[in-house]
Amino acid sequence: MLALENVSIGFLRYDGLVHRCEVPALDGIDLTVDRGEVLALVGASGAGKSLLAHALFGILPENAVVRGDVSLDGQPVAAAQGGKRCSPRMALVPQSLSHLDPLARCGKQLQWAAKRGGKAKTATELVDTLESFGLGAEVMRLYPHQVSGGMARRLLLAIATISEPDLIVADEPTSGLDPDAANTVLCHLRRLADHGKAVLMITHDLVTAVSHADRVAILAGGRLLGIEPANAFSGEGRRLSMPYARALWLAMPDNHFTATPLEREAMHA
Ligand SMILES: Nc1ncnc2c1ncn2[C@@H]1O[C@H](COP(=O)(O)OP(=O)(O)OP(=O)(O)O)[C@@H](O)[C@H]1O
Repeated sequence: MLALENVSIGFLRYDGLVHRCEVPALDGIDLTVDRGEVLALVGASGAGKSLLAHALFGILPENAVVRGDVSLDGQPVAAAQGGKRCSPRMALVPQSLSHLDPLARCGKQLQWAAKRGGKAKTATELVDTLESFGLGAEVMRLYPHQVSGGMARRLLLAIATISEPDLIVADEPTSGLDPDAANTVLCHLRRLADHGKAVLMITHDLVTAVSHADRVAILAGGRLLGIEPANAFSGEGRRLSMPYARALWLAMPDNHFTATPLEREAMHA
């Protein structure tokens, strides 16, 4: 459904009074996310995960330069190529809670999101959506500053998914959630994929990625190192094709930090 071909992102910076240079941030990313799958994009902080998500929705800063092709079912994604309008077929769950409007009640923001996506909802349907993310009906009347960080994150998920988009890009969707709430959110994203949606889940947490995704794409230093099937992250990781992926897997606390020096080297390469 979603296809990225040779996508690169750089930032223009002044390196003198007049002259500007481009500082590369992401380079040559090729990626597809298919209908019915959760693709996890995993990488350390600063790897470029959010940049990629923001590029798809055309919300990078003015000084960003995006190259390459982004398409949804073969049609170019205009927002990624500098167009103004974002397709209602795709929705972003942003990492930052500041994307909520501080002056509008949570229920209003949910209602607007449904309308923007062309799916007007009744009050009961809005409440049902909140409840599917473990939020009570009372949240409808609250302002964002009156809900906890974890509740705000679930509200962002409800806002992104209420109009039933075909592609959901969820940037660190479990950040700040307790294990039960995180599991509710991840199961919800999994269910959406199982019902034919495509989900690009961005996370720095390999365990989260492995437990709910079909494939895991690994981003490091602005490059996509490769994509592994999620079920290859098991045991000693012998089915993983990339040494970096194996090292990452063996370095997980539950795997007793068993990465060998060679594998540790691969992680830092
Ligand atoms: N406006 C900007 N100008 C210049 N460089 C930027 C800008 N925004 C981001 N970057 C650089 O792009 C890189 C990737 O940032 P990004 O926010 O995508 O990381 P991330 O992988 O999402 O990290 P995290 O998990 O911490 O959110 C960072 O090294 C950052 O310095």
